[in-house]
Amino acid sequence: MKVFIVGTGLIGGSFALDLKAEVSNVEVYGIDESEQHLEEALKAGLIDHKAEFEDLAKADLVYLAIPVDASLQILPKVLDIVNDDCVVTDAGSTKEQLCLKVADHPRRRNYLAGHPIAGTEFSGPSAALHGLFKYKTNIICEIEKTAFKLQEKALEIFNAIGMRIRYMDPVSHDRHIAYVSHLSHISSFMLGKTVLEKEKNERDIFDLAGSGFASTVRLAKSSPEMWTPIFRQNKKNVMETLDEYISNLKHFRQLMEADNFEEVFQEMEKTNHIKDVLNGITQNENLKILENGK
Ligand SMILES: NC(=O)c1ccc[n+]([C@@H]2O[C@H](COP(=O)([O-])OP(=O)(O)OC[C@H]3O[C@@H](n4cnc5c(N)ncnc54)[C@H](O)[C@@H]3O)[C@@H](O)[C@H]2O)c1
Ligand SMILES: O=C(O)C(=O)C[C@]1(C(=O)O)C=C[C@@H](O)C=C1
Repeated sequence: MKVFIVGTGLIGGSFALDLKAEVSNVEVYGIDESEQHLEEALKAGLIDHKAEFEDLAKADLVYLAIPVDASLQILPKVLDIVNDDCVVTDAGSTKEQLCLKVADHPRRRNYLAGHPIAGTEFSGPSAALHGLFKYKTNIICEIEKTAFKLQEKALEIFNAIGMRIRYMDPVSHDRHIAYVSHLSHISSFMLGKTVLEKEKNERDIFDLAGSGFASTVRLAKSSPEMWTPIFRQNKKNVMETLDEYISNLKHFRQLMEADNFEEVFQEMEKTNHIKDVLNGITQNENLKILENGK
């Protein structure tokens, strides 16, 4: 099977690594606008060959892992060029605009909209990780719009690399993801900014900050090239989540100003419920491991 990875960074590179480990007879081709990334990906063994856009005509599967604004431009052109038996899927963090963009494309049935809920704050081929997708959710949108045999082909691959599948419509996807992913990145970026603006002496941050600070600003290391187009595409939902978050921050401040520490306590105690929710996720993962007998 000839798999073409368009965008050989963290996500494309990790997908390539897992494919090579878990699927037999796979040949991985890489396409990237950065010659340096392609070279790195080749050297690191993420891809077997460098390729050009025109070579997509011989692909059996195409994985688009480029920033979401670039996907809007490139997906219709990829669909124009691939053969009838090729499935084109993607990793983009937003789904509504991309699904709309190709809604009337004559090759719409070759596309399967995806979003793996797996990643890190790092980017580029050097950030690729083997096993990144294991037991992680891949959100699939509008599966009914993909040709049945191509759904089967893609799902078989996702299954082979250990992904769990969740189906969702693109509008709900973007609304939910604004809460559980996009807002946490803005919160982390702005927490980092607040501290950097005040603590001018970097040595102080280094000496005084503990793992609490490090874990809450981890996402502030993420790539602006990836995140700016995500915020642009999901602006409406992200603005709503920001309004709610800002209102919660203001409320917390008002409680403190009024010396109402009983309610401050209650606010935190209520939010401790997040432990049960996240424990549920861990239990699900453990269950999955048991089910798979691993
Ligand atoms: N980073 C994460 O945690 C994460 C998780 C899930 C989904 N995603 C999504 O996956 C996609 C890729 O993210 P990533 O973290 O791998 O980014 P990355 O920066 O690590 O890799 C992107 C690669 O695409 C290349 N590229 C950019 N524009 C291009 C174009 N027009 N044509 C060809 N190549 C191009 C870059 O040179 C780079 O090698 C994004 O759509 C992102 O929203 C990211
Ligand atoms: O764990 C991280 O570092 C991530 O940022 C991964 C993360 C997220 O959970 O928000 C980031 C963007 C994606 O679209 C999906 C996953």
